[in-house]
Amino acid sequence: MTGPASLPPGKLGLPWIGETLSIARNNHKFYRDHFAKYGPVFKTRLFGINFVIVSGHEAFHQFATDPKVQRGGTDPVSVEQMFHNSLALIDGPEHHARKDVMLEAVRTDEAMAAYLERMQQVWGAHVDRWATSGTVTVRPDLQLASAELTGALYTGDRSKAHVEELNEILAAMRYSLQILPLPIPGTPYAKALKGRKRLDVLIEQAIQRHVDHPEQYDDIVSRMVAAAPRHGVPMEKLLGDVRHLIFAGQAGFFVPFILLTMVLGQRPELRDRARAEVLEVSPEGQITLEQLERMTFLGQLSKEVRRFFAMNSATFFGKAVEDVVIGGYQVPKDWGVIGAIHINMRNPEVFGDPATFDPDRFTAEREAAMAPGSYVPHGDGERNHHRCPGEDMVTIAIKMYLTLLLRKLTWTLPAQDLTLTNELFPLPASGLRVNFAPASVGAVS
Ligand code: HEM
Repeated sequence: MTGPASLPPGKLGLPWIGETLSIARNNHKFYRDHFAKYGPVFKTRLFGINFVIVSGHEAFHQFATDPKVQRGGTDPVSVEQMFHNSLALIDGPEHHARKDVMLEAVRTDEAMAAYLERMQQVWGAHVDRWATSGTVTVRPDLQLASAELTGALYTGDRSKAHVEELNEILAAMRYSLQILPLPIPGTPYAKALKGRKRLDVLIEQAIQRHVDHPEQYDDIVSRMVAAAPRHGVPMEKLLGDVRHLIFAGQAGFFVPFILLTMVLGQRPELRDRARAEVLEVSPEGQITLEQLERMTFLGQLSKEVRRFFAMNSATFFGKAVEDVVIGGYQVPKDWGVIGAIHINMRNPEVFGDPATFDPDRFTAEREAAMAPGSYVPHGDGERNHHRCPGEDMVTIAIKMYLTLLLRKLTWTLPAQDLTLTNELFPLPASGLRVNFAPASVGAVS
């Protein structure tokens, strides 16, 4: 006979502070080290709250789908302040209605088709410039390009000054999630908070422009403004959700773009396969959704980059609203619960040979055989629950970027420091310097 489940291994540490300093010092290392020491499910104490951190496909899937785990009340102050009034921090009917509004704007084929031309224009202009630039440090360019897309798809302001302001605010907000939230004037945290408030003003103005002149816009905000009344969502609730989309929609593009440019620079055989697909399906002209759909190898690359690299170490934080057993361990009522994304996808029991970058893990047959809770870069569960709404848009964006790049360019990586940084979304320390050259038609490396 088995007794009641016990608490998972791990240590709570000192009262209140627990292991807060350790996770603040290096978020990704914290998860990796704890996984190595305690296994896929462990306990800790962060910011005064006891947490159970779960990975392993069954446990992760349960975390994302069990109604005994709800959002709200366990997030760190920095997350509450940067994601103030975002649907990521709430649950229940209001969350689902607001999520339905969002999904109409970022997940239907009709919406995606409407955005493709602008995506191609923005990223294509940077790629065209690289063709004659010799060595380029791609990070600042791709960061700026993704901020430009924010102007094109959300605020409707594509001026240089607006795009540069957005770029700066979003960088400060990302950094604020890595540091202790001390709003002392002059500190990076205070700058980020000020930036978030300024971003709210810019978004309020943009929403008002969309409400006043709906005929002038065909973008994410116009779709949300149109959908909100149908789902019973008051207009003022859109602000936090548009902010979240803008925040995620910048790094959500430039981070996988940089990492794939690096990997394909290191692995010419993968680049040749990708280029062959691009030249067969979409050698020139406006890229269509139908073409992107047919690019299966690019799709595999887009999935493996999100598994292999640490983009998100964890989900937003949940809370057990009743006692619950997850992964065979007790989670007491009122403890926090976190889904540990990256270690889940680096667990050899979930993905064999996890430290090898292998896009063929994602052939249709192999992907269909994956158990729920295995591939979770965007979280798990129902689309109108907390699973990331940007999942398909990221696939489309990566395929679009690679198509633009592979149609025209080949590249090598000069000697540089490619160590991944300690950032929220780790990237090569050098910013990724790339020697670009025009690809001759039909050529492979
Ligand atoms: C590589 C790109 C991206 C990754 C890896 C990613 C990953 C994630 C993860 C792990 C979550 C949290 C899930 C949870 O708490 O259970 C999330 C939530 C979210 N993401 Fe993404 N994301 C990406 C890009 C995007 C993009 C491009 C957008 C916007 C178009 C977006 C919008 C959001 C929103 C609004 C949420 C909150 C959803 C909710 O709580 O209901 N993400 N994302």
